[in-house]
Amino acid sequence: MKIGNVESYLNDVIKKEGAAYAVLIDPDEKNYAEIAEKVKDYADVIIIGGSIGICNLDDITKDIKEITNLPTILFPGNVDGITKEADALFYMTLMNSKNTYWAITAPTLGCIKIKKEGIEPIPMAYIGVEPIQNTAVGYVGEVNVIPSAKPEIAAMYCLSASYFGMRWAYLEAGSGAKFPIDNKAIATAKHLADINIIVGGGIRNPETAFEKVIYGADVIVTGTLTEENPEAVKEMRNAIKKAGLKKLEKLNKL
Ligand SMILES: CC(C)=CCC/C(C)=C/CC/C(C)=C/CC/C(C)=C/COP(=O)(O)OP(=O)(O)O
Ligand SMILES: O=P(O)(O)OC[C@@H](O)CO
Ligand SMILES: [Mg+2]
Repeated sequence: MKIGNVESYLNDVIKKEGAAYAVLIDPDEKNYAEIAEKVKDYADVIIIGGSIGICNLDDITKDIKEITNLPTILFPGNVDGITKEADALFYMTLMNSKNTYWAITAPTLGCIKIKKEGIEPIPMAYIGVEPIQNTAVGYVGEVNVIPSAKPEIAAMYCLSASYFGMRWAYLEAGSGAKFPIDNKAIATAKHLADINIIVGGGIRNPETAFEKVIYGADVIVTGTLTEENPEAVKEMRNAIKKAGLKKLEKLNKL
């Protein structure tokens, strides 16, 4: 499947700056407009989605696009998480769900609408790692949790996803997770698989974001932090871009 505009844009950001910063906005958040306004100069892309309930997704996505003027990617928690107002959508399989609904049925039920509305699908493997079991997505998605002490299992899912032809893998600790994805899981995945790695869940300060990029994350996602303190976005961006450049310098020396 051809690479579309939003995916190319993300690839360019990663190529030039070493890493991209995605801010997750839950459409169920009452202050979504305020978050969008505060993050618009610092995020590279806005992702829109939630595990539970979706209200007015069309209008909210339209508003977020108008306020930020940034590319928007839907992050659907189910088949109702699709709107033509968005530029793109993570066409995702929750690879390690115990329920085939989340692994393949939900994306399949959504595929015709995505095509008809002309939304750009970005093929993505969604992989749930400890402590996702304590978060909404772990519960809703019936995740067969990968222990954080077994980073090689997360990396194997990334390699498997790349063999399936997917171009993106999202290592997810869960929104509001007590701790983020283990550095070793990121490094092992990056070493093993030719795939872009998105890391999210429990990233709450610039030091953590910096470290995740150095270990191999191509995209860092924050949701809870930017909901609670949207001003933090500036420092987060600085850390992500600083780590990105450091990573590029290291690669150029090899
Ligand atoms: C591609 C299509 C049409 C559907 C895919 C549907 C799949 C596979 C869903 C996976 C399971 C799932 C529930 C994912 C939700 C991911 C998401 C948007 C998480 C955002 O965080 P929340 O869990 O809403 O966080 P809060 O609890 O903080 O609100
Ligand atoms: O809310 P946080 O913990 O930043 O997690 C963001 C994202 O990974 C959730 O899908
Ligand atoms: Mg939510």
